[in-house]
Amino acid sequence: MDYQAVLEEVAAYARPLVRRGRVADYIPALERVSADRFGIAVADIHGAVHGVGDWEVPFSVQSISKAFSLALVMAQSPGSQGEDGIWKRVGREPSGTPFNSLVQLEAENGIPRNPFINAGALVVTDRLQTLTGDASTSMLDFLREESGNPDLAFDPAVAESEAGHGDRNAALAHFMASFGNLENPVPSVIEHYFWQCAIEMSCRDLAVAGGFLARHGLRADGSRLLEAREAKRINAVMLTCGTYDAAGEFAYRVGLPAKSGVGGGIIAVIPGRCTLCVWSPGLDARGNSVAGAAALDHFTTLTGWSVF
Ligand SMILES: NC(=O)CC[C@H](N)C(=O)O
Repeated sequence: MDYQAVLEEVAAYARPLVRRGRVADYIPALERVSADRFGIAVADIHGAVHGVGDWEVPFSVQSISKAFSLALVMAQSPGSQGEDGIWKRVGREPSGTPFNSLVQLEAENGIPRNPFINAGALVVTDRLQTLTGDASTSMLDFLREESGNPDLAFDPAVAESEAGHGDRNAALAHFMASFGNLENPVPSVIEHYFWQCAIEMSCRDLAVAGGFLARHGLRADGSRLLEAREAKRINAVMLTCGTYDAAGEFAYRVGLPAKSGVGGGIIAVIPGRCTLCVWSPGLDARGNSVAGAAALDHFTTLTGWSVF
């Protein structure tokens, strides 16, 4: 496979769509990013990386961090008991509602539908906080190691901007706490959640760091992070829930496990082969990158490499 040639063709297809979406503005610091950006990278399971466009430009990972926090919690809770532990507190069904919706939580007794909507990620972050004592720094350390980029960092301006406009996430966290579904104080859970979302990474960094999902749980150094069945399960939840209330449409178009973020990034996994990351900040109404989704759609069409 000539990855470089495929990526060039994908970029030529998707680039005209960059201005179709809207850059997220509900977190003011995200609005400063130019809508014209487009990058895509692919990292194969042996560590070779290819990219085109703005693939080495760092951006705010936002909800892509939710895939990594789930992986870290599962890695630190080995065996079925550990899995049962987190899965007692968060479901694994698509929500069919926006990523920051409150409506299901009351009817479902403070148990979020899945780990990839904000409520679910707050529960996972709470668990990671208990397990590690520092949910945001432990994630940053892990991402530095897996990406091989020791310079990865938080963007404090984004974290502060989120905290300053974080009433919705605070409401979700307080509501779940009222059902006894948080172990740590709400202010600490939401703070660590905001800092996780405010990590800056490039398409290259994210494609490489997400390699363990394509390697059935093996880390970049060959050691085991997750059992193969745990990696399978994270990929399955990414497929059904990773792009929020557009997950059905995304599976229909792209046919890959994926996790998006409102910074405009999307990671996608082809198990046994490679991990992709695409970035373009213009979002559709559901919070997914317009050009990014089109690029992944075209990639699987050109290569025939979907999971279906
Ligand atoms: N979908 C997203 O990327 C949302 C993440 C964002 N930090 C929020 O909490 O709203």
